[in-house]
Amino acid sequence: MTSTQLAPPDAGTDRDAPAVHVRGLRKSYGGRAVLDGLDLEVRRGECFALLGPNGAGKTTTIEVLEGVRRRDAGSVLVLDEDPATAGRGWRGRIGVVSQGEGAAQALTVREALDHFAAYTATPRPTDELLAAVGLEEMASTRVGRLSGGQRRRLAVALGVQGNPELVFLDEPTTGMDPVARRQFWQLVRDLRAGGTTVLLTTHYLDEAAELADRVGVIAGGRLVEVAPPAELGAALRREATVRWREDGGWREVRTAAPAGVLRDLLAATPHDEVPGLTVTRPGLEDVYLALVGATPGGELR
Ligand SMILES: Nc1ncnc2c1ncn2[C@@H]1O[C@H](COP(=O)(O)OP(=O)(O)OP(=O)(O)O)[C@@H](O)[C@H]1O
Repeated sequence: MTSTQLAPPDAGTDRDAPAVHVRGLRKSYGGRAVLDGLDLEVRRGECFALLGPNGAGKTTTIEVLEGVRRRDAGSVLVLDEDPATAGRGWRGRIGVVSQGEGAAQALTVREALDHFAAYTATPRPTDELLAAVGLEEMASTRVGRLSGGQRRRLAVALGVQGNPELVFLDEPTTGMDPVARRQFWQLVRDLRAGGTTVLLTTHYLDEAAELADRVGVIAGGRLVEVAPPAELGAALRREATVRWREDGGWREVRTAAPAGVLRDLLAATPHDEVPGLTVTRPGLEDVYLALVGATPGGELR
């Protein structure tokens, strides 16, 4: 995939208003609340990543924002319109890459792109799209014969075909190999550099850290924290763990001031040698697990 600069999206109606504005979003399935008063704001031009465990409600949220799922309560504005009532003009301003399998299995990749271009007001040229998602060599292959990761790439190409102002990417890199993931990341960076707002869901914390300006974590039906990836869980991150061996076992101290602990430790140790000494701070994964209430072993607290 090349890092083709993508055409800037059309100017929106109000450039200062957030691209997505959600207050008090509620959604239940069969009496069970999945979204329980979710607030969310995505700024124009940013890449926002929604994180959360399986079943947290990420897809439900995205589908409500896309206007394909009804909400029970709450206010939702996407590009200044309510997706529940917005018309075709609005639909043309958003791009959707969902988790589902695409149609058009019997068409070749190029035919599929040409076919859907006919429904798009100002489609990006098919060759440009093929290059952007690294599918040039598969252009003549039938969609039904693509691998799972290649299908995801095609889905991404279709999602950005109409130069959307805002693109929704629901677990876009699931099933992609590491090379394809990195190509996809470049595509997202290009989109963002061209002014497109990106809202993506992912289970890959490295992906969120790599791409997102801000990350939001859904748990218990709400957004429990929103921050740039490096600042997520700031309070949790302040605490370091100092660990060393002593008397045949491991000792561990959690502290916001590891330098002081080290000074005391070294002062009490002959020859300045502390066996097995490490100082670690929680990474994004530790913070995420703490926020969603799970232990590193996987079980919920
Ligand atoms: N159409 C539906 N009918 C009934 N329950 C549903 C429906 N769609 C989703 N759910 C349930 O709602 C909850 C949230 O699902 P959702 O797909 O929004 O979560 P998610 O965060 O996207 O999960 P994942 O990470 O596994 O994709 C799950 O428990 C799911 O089983």
